[in-house]
Amino acid sequence: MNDIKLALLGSEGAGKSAVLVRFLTRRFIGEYASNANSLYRKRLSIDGRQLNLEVFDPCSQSAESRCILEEPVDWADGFIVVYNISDRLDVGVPIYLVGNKQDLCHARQVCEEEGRALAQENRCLFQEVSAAENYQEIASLFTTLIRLVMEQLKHRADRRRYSGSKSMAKLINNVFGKRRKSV
Ligand SMILES: Nc1nc2c(ncn2[C@@H]2O[C@H](COP(=O)(O)OP(=O)(O)OP(=O)(O)O)[C@@H](O)[C@H]2O)c(=O)[nH]1
Repeated sequence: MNDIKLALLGSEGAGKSAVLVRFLTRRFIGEYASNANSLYRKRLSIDGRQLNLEVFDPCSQSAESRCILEEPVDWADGFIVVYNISDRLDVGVPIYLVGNKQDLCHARQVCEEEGRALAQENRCLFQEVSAAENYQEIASLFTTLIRLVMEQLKHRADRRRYSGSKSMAKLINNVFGKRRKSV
């Protein structure tokens, strides 16, 4: 029996649990009361092979989901990245592909162009570095990523404020009624 471990990734409310629950139960359950990370287990047979499947479903609201970057990335054999097609910012999360150990030229198996092409294909930023030998490139990649993330966070905050003020206007209209033009 093979053990297969998968992890879901994606921003808050993208529908990670909905996709997984649809797979596990064939049903769509609109709201999940869960506020913790979940590990689901299922036995299945694929291509005549019996498998023990484990799927890690992080909950964005729980503080423990922060471990997503520490544990599931090592733990999982495969990932499913879910984004919400009605949220453009969901596909704009900046990702840096970093080719490290550039100093090991004699042992190189992946050429720089290959890394760059992979990054381009997946809309990632790309940089080759040597943590052993160079500070500047690493510092500037962090700074670039942090600037992009700050821009994104600002967009999100602006959008929330805007939709918040729209709902406040709606609420005021509902309570006091729209003024009719006098005829
Ligand atoms: N219309 C529509 N709504 C969906 C779909 N999938 C999920 N939702 C809704 O999107 C919301 C978030 O879904 P979840 O599955 O809880 O999303 P999540 O990514 O697990 O959320 P977090 O755990 O908070 O990160 C819920 O209100 C779902 O009902 C879908 O395919 N279509």
